Amino acid sequence: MMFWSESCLVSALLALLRSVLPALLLLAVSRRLWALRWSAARDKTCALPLPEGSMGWPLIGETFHWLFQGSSFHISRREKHGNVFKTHLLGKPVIRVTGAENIRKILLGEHTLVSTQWPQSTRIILGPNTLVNSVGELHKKKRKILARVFSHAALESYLTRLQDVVKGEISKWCAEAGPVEVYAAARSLTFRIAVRVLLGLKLDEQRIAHLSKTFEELMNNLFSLPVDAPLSGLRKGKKARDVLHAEMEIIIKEKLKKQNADENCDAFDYILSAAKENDYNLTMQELKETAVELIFAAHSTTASASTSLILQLMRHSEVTERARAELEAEGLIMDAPSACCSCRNDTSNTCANDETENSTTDMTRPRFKTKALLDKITCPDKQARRLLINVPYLSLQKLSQLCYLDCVVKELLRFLPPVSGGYRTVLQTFELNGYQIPKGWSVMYSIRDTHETSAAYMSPELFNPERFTPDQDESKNSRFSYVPFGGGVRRCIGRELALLVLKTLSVELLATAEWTLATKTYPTMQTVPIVHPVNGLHVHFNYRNNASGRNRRESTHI
Ligand code: HEM
Repeated sequence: MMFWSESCLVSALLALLRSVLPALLLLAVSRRLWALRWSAARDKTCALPLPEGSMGWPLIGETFHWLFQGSSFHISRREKHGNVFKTHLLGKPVIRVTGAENIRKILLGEHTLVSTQWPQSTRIILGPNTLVNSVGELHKKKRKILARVFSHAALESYLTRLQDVVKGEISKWCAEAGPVEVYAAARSLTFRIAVRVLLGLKLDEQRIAHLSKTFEELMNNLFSLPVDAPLSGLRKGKKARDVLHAEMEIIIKEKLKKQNADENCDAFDYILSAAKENDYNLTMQELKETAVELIFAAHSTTASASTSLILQLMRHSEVTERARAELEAEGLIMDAPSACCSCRNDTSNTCANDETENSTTDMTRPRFKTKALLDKITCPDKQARRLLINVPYLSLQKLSQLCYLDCVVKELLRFLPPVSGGYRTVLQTFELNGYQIPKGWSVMYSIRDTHETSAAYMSPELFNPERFTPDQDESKNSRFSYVPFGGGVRRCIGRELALLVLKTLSVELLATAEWTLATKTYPTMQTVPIVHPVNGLHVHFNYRNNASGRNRRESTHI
């Protein structure tokens, strides 16, 4: 009986092997043929070999490994094959490049060796008139016009509005009874900044919510299969884009009617006046596409960095304390009596949505518009009440004096760069690190890996703002070892605005708020499509109580 069942098992296994073996053999042969197909695709006019690496499985390449392994996909391959390796992702042969010297050649080779390459769905949804989709002379011209939006004068003119939006959002976080999901809150903050500061719009909550939802729909479908069918990602993205364009058209028409040559208040004003000066006739389509492009480029990147900022400040209390000490030394933290702690948390009394009309750089101006509003505060100590709400307004000059904060923000963008790299198409075969990079292939330059592996940094795995102090700036001798904003002619045009947002948020948070992690452990970080904590990061915020050193949550527990 036993013998019979054993022989049954063996024959069943043999039968299984007989049926599976041909399939396995076929897979192995097809994988080998696929590898040979790509070896044969090398540029025969160049004697150099292709980089090391695997092209994965026929058609799908290593796409699934890449999607499921996240950042460890690149790390494991880099460790195995070196700083320049080949792979096959999303239907295209790709060469991934790490290291300051290697990425330098790519970033400086724009328009000659390589050309920027966004996925087809992104190009279709954003439109042909955007900066990211333009090349050569047109790109140069458009950059010149858009640069005006981020000039020193423009940034100075945005600062008061920007600070008001930041204050308003922080007061909502502090008023929240439970924990705040920081990544979602940061996305809301940066969307409001884009609408209020870049587009100059003062919208009611309902309209902001509608626009923000439509915009999220566009973002969610920006990287989808290029199939324009009902219910497809591309179709949904295009629909959201059309709704946003219709809204923008109304706003732009209003602006064009009112435009006063001497008055620049928002990005539209700066674009229109720069275009006029450069004899560039901007069409309505170009203006609409540019407005959506700016929100797209600013929104997720800055939200990612803002979330990482809160995470790092929370993890490194010594950095928080040092940054606070600098704010105190610069007169940006005003000590407030503890008696006012409760009324600070009462958002009905704060000007959470106070959109200051008469922009002013008066550093001592109270936070409330009118005396009537001020009188509504329930705090019995009128003098203390005035001190509490008297948070100073910032200026670019004041911010430039905050040297330690500058190091914190720089290190933040080195340690957790929001964008992990950029894609290019190779225009002509060139040499890199002893390998050929063949014409027609894609190249991805890596920001995160370059920061993590650069010899320029001592212990790059540590978060250490001091590595950027002016006398020991570790990146100063190796320009391309610090590239959170890319480099060359495609370098981030909104860099200065992004830094301004991060510094304003830092000052407001450090001066007015305290925070505690609402979960037992810190979340891990996800890198695709942009760096963010997997659970969004749950945090309790409270207003700071400078005099007693205790926050409201602690005092209510006593
Ligand atoms: C922390 C925030 C930000 C980060 C980390 C960031 C990062 C980057 C990077 C790495 C690139 C180059 C991509 C490539 O090489 O393909 C880029 C390009 C760009 N960024 Fe940013 N960015 C940020 C904020 C902003 C803001 C606030 C704006 C505008 C309001 C903006 C507008 C743009 C535009 C328009 C481009 C395309 C430039 C071109 O093609 O010439 N970015 N950004």
